[in-house]
Amino acid sequence: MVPPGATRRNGAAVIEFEEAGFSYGQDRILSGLTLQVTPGSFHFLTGPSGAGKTTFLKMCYLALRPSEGRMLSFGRDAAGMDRDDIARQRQRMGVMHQNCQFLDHLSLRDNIMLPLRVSGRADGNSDQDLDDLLKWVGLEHRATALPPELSGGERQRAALARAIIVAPDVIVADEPTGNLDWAMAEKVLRLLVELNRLGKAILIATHDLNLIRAAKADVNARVLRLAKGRMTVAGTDL
Ligand SMILES: Nc1ncnc2c1ncn2[C@@H]1O[C@H](COP(=O)(O)OP(=O)(O)OP(=O)(O)O)[C@@H](O)[C@H]1O
Repeated sequence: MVPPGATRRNGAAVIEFEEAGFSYGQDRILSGLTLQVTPGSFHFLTGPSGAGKTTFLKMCYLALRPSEGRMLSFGRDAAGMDRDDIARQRQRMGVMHQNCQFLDHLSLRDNIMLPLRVSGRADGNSDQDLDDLLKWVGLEHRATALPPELSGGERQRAALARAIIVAPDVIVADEPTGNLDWAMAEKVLRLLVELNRLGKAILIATHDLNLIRAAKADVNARVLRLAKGRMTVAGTDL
């Protein structure tokens, strides 16, 4: 146990929860969350609609802080962080939001580059890195397209590219294949599996049990289930 607000120096976890809970006002959504997301791990988060998956992911990427218990990000207690600390922590996280939003007046290329520019980390290699990244997600031919011109699958792959341009240690994805047909969902999953093989920790909220089954053929994924405010590890009978 680390004292409140402190840093766990030898902690290996990317994200850690200790008896954490969350309430919106009087409404307690989550409680008793204890979890370690270690480097290179692969977690799915499932559970019924309204169970608190998005709320939990928001705590993971420090958009929300626990109302009780503790959350540590790369060994640092979220409770002790100011805005600058959170911005620095976020540079180590790639986030795919449920409804990925882009700036519609900027090209796909500029949208994906934005997190690097905003964090002041764009340099002479960034254009080449972006070209490589666009190729990797299969969007090199769409680089100059505007976001409204993209298909759902293209948007999700663009969201993934934008999430990883900052070379994060962990990728947090909220329903990354939500509106995609199976072929496209599988494509996005393959990219996430590949990132995991490169050592990134992956945390995905999804309703799609087929996606979980498909991933389990390739990676040692742990499946967490949120229901009635509590988190459990799902059985193997998926
Ligand atoms: N900003 C908010 N203020 C108050 N209540 C909220 C807020 N955001 C979410 N909730 C409520 O918290 C509960 C959990 O919502 P959350 O979006 O985390 O669930 P979810 O498991 O991600 O759902 P879904 O699978 O439908 O996306 C729901 O009852 C929701 O109505």
